[in-house]
Formats: sequence, C-alpha cells, structure tokens
Amino acid sequence: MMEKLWIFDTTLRDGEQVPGCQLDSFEKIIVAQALERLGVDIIEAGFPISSPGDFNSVVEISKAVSDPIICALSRAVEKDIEVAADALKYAKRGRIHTGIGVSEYHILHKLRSTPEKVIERAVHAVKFAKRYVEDVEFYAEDAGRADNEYLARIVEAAIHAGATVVNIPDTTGYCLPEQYAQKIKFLKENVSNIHKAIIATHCHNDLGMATANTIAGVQHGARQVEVTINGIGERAGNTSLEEVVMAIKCHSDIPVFTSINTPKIYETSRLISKLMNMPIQPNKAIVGRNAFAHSSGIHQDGVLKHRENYEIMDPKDVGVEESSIVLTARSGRAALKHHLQLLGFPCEGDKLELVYNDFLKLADAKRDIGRKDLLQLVGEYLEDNSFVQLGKVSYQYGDVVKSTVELTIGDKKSTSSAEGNGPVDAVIKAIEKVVEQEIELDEFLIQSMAKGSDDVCKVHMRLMHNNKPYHGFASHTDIVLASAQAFVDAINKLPVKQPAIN
Ligand SMILES: CC(=O)SCCNC(=O)CCNC(=O)[C@H](O)C(C)(C)COP(=O)(O)OP(=O)(O)OC[C@H]1O[C@@H](n2cnc3c(N)ncnc32)[C@H](O)[C@@H]1OP(=O)(O)O
Ligand SMILES: CC(C)C(=O)C(=O)O
Ligand SMILES: [Mg+2]
Repeated sequence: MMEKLWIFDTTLRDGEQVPGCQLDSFEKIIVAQALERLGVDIIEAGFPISSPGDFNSVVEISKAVSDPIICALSRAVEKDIEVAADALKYAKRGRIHTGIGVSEYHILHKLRSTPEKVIERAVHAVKFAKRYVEDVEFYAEDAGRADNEYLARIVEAAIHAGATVVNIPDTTGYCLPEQYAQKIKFLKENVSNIHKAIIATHCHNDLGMATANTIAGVQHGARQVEVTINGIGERAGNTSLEEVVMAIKCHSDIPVFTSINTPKIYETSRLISKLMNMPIQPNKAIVGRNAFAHSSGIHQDGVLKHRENYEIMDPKDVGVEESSIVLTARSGRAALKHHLQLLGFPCEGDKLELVYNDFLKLADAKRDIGRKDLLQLVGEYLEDNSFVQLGKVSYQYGDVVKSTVELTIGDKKSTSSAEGNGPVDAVIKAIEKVVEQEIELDEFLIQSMAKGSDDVCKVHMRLMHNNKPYHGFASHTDIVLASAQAFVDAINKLPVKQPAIN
C-alpha cells in the first residue's frame, strides 16, 4: 500500500544558514508562498531565538501561508522553546522542532555533558514544548555518527515524552546509504514506541550522498524527509527536494507518494536561486541548465527517435518546457537535420552532407552553434527562389548621400535611387520605394565576425509587417551591400509573394 511521505522544507532555516543566503522577512514570505504552491507539507520557517528578524519572519510567514504546517527550530533550552512558541502564535498549525546532539563528539566536546544528562535534557525539552503545541518534533543532532543503541534510547524517551516526529539527522553528511538505512531499520526494530511517531530523515551532502541516504531511509521506514530547494544548506548543503521527489516519482516500487506539485519545481528552484544569490550548477540534477539538454550525437539521435532512450523523466513534469538538442562539434547529422527542419529548411542526402561538413568546421571553431550560425550555413546551399532579387548596388557621397539599387521583382527589372543620412539609410529607402509593402524596419544589427577592418560583417534585420516580425540575414565585407541583402532577405519572407513594383 502507498503511504504518504511528508515533505518538510527547511530552505528558510537550514538553507538560509548559508553565508550570503540571508533573506529579509518580505523575501521569506515570497519563498514561503512559493513553497505552499509547490505543495510542501511543512515549512521550517526559522530559528526564532536567533534574532528579532528571524522571529519576525516566522510570525509573518505564519500569517501569510495557511496550508503547510509552520515549524520553528529551537535548542533543548526553555527560553528557545518559549520564543519559538511565541513566534508560532499566528500559525494555523504550528510545530516546535527541538533537540540536542547525540553523538559522542557532541555530548562530550560540544555540550560537555554526559549521555544520561543529554537524555534528561531531551525529555525535558519535548515536555516543555508540549505545553505550547501538540506537534513536537525531536531532532537527535549528529545521529549519523551516534551509537545506534544510545540513539534508540533517546528516541524512545523523546516519543514517550510526546514527540510526534523523530528526526534522525546525518548532520555531518558522514553516512553511507547502507549505514543510514541500517540506522533507520535499527530504530524501527528496537524502539518499542516507534509506531507512535513519524521517523524523519535530515541528511547533509558532505560526501555527495544526501539524496541517496534520504531515499535509503525512506526505503527502510522513514515517512518524513527534510529537504531544501536546490539542496542549499550548511557546508555542502542539505538533501535537495527536487531530487528526492523525482526519485520517488520515477521509482514506483518505493511505496510512498508525495503531495508535491512537480511542474512547479523549476520555477521554485529559479526563484530561490535568484533571491538567495545561489547560482545553480549547470549539471545539477533535475533543475540544472543541462539537466534536459542533450549534446552528443548518439544521445541526440536516440532522443529524437524516442525521448525515453535517454530521458528517465518528462521535463514537463518538473516544469521545463522541453528537452533541448544542443548543437556542438559532438553532434551528428540527426541533430543538425532536426534543427534545420525546425528553422524551416528541411535538408536531406547530399545537401545535408555538405551542410554537415561546414557545420563541423564551424562547431570545432565555436563552442555552441546558434540559430543564426545555422541560417548562415544553410544559406550557402539554398536554391535562390527569392521573388525579389537584388542586383547592382551603388552609392555616392558628396553634399548629399545617395544610393541606387537594381532590383528584379518577379520578371520585372527596376532601378531606384534615394537620398539618406548615410549610404545604408539611402539604400533601404531606395528599396522601400520599389517594394510596395507596409513594412517597418524594427531592429538592425551589424556585427563584425572577427576584429580586422577587412572583416566580413554580419547583418541582422527585423521587419514588422502586420504586427509580425520577419528576419533577414546577410554577410559581406561591404556594409551597405550586406544591409541591402539582409533587407531583401527579410522582404522575401513576407507572406505576400507578389510585391508590386512602383
Ligand atoms: C545542526 C544545526 O543546523 S543546528 C542550528 C544551527 N543554527 C544556528 O546556530 C543559527 C542560530 N543560532 C544562534 O543564533 C545562536 O547560536 C544562538 C542564539 C542559538 C545561541 O547563541 P549563544 O547563546 O551566543 O551561544 P553560541 O552560539 O555561542 O553557542 C551555542 C551554545 O548552545 C549549546 N547548544 C548547542 N546545541 C544545543 C542544543 N541542541 N540544545 C542545548 N544547547 C545546545 C552549545 O553547547 C553552546 O552552549 P555553551 O555556550 O554553554 O557552550
Ligand atoms: C537542527 C538539525 C535538525 C539539523 O539541521 C542537523 O542536524 O543538521
Ligand atoms: Mg541540518
């Protein structure tokens, strides 16, 4: 039977502990509302004792969101718990998260205490928190490095004191998946009252195993996962929400479901990245720029034949419009043909071979091949079916600048001259005089291909006709000629193929 897996998001608490990621209350509300739309079950909104600002954020988030449980962190310290309870006073459903270190390191060298005293403090903290809220979560900090027998004792005592959730953090990201799984299994089998509480995972990524450990925990009985968007958090970060949720979605044999609205994942990820100034590495699972980008020929061919050949999830399921086929020198003919087709230039057989050879030379010289590069490449091999053909172009300087063009439209030749504030302006006006179309030159870019004054320049023009854009491209060493060619190129793309001649 499928059981619910509770998604506990700690982006605003553990995530926000990262240097440079601090948010003000207003930004935290934006994040909390995005998490609510994403469908998380619990938002850990802050650590209220830590500062007036964090206290205020928990108060404001409690007012601003209504569906998720709002959780506030505290140490096993009465004052912390009182302040946390106060911060949660507006929460529809509030939870206090209290706990203490349970590894030998923490007991001896941080708390400078003894195992028995730590159990007493844990029990007291849970009971104290219960005075304020029904929902109390106990965390056994550094459980990843703790002795399992001792861990079982303190967890049992915390549940007996009233804890509704017991959190087993691998605080230092030390565990291997099998170790973490065995820890959860041990608690399931050795804590007599474990059925009265939900077991939570809270894994850190110091060895890059946070997601693997979390999933291993779920497979052995944990039913709450503590995660952050994009995996942000102390040091190497926390378990990332998107990875766990999608791993569960992809593996239907894991008998749990989540309430996450997965198509909202991508936009939530971008929002957090932007607000917290934390760029996402391009190869980050699920939300990285390259997570659905295929760049090598064999993969591209496979994806084009059948998406699932190289994709285990549908990009739409995480809010990415579609996967992309990126053209590089590692691409093959299938990818090139696909892109040419998209551009409206179907290419097969010998013509494709010719374009492909040129494409490889260009791709070796450049990292990425864009749309404009392709248009440039394919332009060389297109039969010229243009209705408007550009003939001779000449221009003269003097008191006035004047350009003259020869155009053939259909089977009629025409010559036109015009003055302008420069030869390019004059040549465009001369062409406009002949071609009777309602057009407006909307964008005009000239770019040199290299650096020398003898260089070829590339011209891109955008014409507007009936509110629709039409693009023209050309390249030449003569700027005036390249501009005239680009203008005519765009005119030839207008839907009306019979421009009248003046
Ligand atoms: C694993 C985690 O992510 S835990 C959460 C980490 N987040 C934060 O620490 C951010 C918020 N923290 C803070 O604002 C401050 O550290 C405060 C307000 C909590 C405490 O500040 P201070 O009173 O100045 O103490 P300081 O930070 O220097 O030291 C922490 C103290 O808490 C004790 N402590 C640490 N964890 C716990 C705990 N879970 N329960 C009880 N005491 C604890 C330490 O032993 C130390 O006590 P000591 O001063 O008697 O040696
Ligand atoms: C406060 C606890 C839950 C924590 O963040 C950790 O142990 O990593
Ligand atoms: Mg943590």
